[in-house]
This record gives sequence, C-alpha cells and structure tokens, in this order.
Amino acid sequence: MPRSKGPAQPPAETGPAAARHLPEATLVRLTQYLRALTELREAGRARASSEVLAEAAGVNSAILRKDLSLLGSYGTRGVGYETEVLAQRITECLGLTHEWRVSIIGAGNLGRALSGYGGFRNRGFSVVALFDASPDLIGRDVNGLRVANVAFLEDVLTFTRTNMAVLAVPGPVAQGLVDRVVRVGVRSILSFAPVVLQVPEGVTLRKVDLATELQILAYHAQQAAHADPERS
Ligand SMILES: NC(=O)c1ccc[n+]([C@@H]2O[C@H](COP(=O)([O-])OP(=O)(O)OC[C@H]3O[C@@H](n4cnc5c(N)ncnc54)[C@H](O)[C@@H]3O)[C@@H](O)[C@H]2O)c1
Repeated sequence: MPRSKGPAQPPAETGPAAARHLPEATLVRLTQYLRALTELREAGRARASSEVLAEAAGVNSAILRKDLSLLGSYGTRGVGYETEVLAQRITECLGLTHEWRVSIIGAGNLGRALSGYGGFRNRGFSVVALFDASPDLIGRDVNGLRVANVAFLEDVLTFTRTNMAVLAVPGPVAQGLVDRVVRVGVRSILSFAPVVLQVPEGVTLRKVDLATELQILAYHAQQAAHADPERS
C-alpha cells in the first residue's frame, strides 16, 4: 500500500554518523561498554579508569582505549572517563537517542518471548506491534499487545510509526514479509528466519542465528581442547 509519509527514521544529524564507519567488532564492544557504564553509574561511579571500565565490560583495556579514541573520547590521565559523558557519547554514536519503534512479525514461541523482553525498553526500543497469520493468535493479548493480523501489516506499521522490524516467522514466508516491510519504508530489519534474504540498498538486514553461534562456540571449545588435552 502506498503511503504519503514514511515511518520515523533517525534524522541524519542524530543517526550513527560516526558509527557507520566503525568496524563491526567495535560496534559490538560499544554496546558492552554502554552496559558496563550503566552498571558503574548505578553503583554511583562518576568516573572510571580504562582498566575498570574494560574489566566491567570484559575486554582488554588497550582495545577499549583504541575503540573510544575512534569516538574522540580519550579520557583524562589519572582521572579516566566521566561515566555519564561517555555513556551519552556512545548512546549518540549508536543512534540510540532516536526512538526505535519495533514491530515483531510472528507471534509464535520466539516472537512472544521477544515481545516480553524488558531489556528492549531500557535500551530505547519499544515494541509497538506484534503480528501473526494464525487465527488462533490474532486478537490475543500477549505481553500487553494485541496480536495484529498480518493481512493489515502495512496499515499497522504505518499507524504505529514502526521503524524497525523483527522477523520471527518460518523461513518460506520471510522474504515476502521483508518485501512488504521494506515497501512501507522500514529500513532496519532483524531476522531470525533460517533463510537468506534480499533487501534493496539502503535497508539494513541483520540475521540472528543461534545455531551458528553454537557452532562457533564448539570450534573454540575444540581449539581449547587441542591446546590443553587435559581439559577435554
Ligand atoms: N535464528 C535463531 O537463532 C532462531 C532460534 C529459534 C527459532 N528461529 C526461527 O525463528 C522462527 C520462529 O520460531 P518459533 O519457534 O517462534 O516458531 P513458531 O512456529 O512457534 O512461530 C512462528 C509463527 O509465525 C507465524 N506465521 C507463519 N506465517 C506467517 C506469516 N506469513 N505472517 C505472520 N506470521 C506468520 C505462525 O503462525 C507462528 O505463530 C522460525 O523460522 C525458526 O526457525 C531462529
């Protein structure tokens, strides 16, 4: 369905302008620093050295200093980093000052679990809609959201000003849903579906695959076992 006005997207000036050029591994670590900074601030720490912050984030302090220097945050010798200032800098860099309105498509086991995850809201993500195609689920209340009929996907995405979509549907229907989501202007998609998906330029699609993560974990366990046969 054509629409006159696209969903709210991050304005260019507050979007992750700097983050666009950061390496993927740095971006992942920035989220870890942010979590660590939140914990330190909750514990009343106004400042933290790179060593303290690195330990709280579970990374090497030299890597942390290098990552933060990419954001223009160098800390002060003997004082370290101001936790609030640094948290704000990382938040801006990751584009988290923007309001992210997330719609989850697929209200099965995974979709329902994701919709109830409180950790999203704390980090600036609001789940605004949950969709399904099953008559058994449509209209049901799930974590305070009424499951919407996917037949009305475009209308509801527009109405809720969704700017991020999560796919928790079977593989065979995923591409068709991606196409519909993209057509109404959503440019950020996270997919759990176990298939390769195509998106046009300008749309970011990330795929989560726990099986891949387990395989990588198995590889590391095997490497460790080779290095130290006593541990296997
Ligand atoms: N990537 C991962 O790590 C990971 C982990 C678990 C599950 N998955 C995948 O995530 C997906 C969901 O898993 P699940 O356990 O929740 O499955 P599920 O069967 O419980 O839920 C899938 C839901 O999608 C709905 N659905 C089907 N077609 C639809 C359509 N066209 N529009 C809207 N909804 C539709 C179904 O009615 C069902 O409620 C599956 O593809 C599964 O393989 C991925």
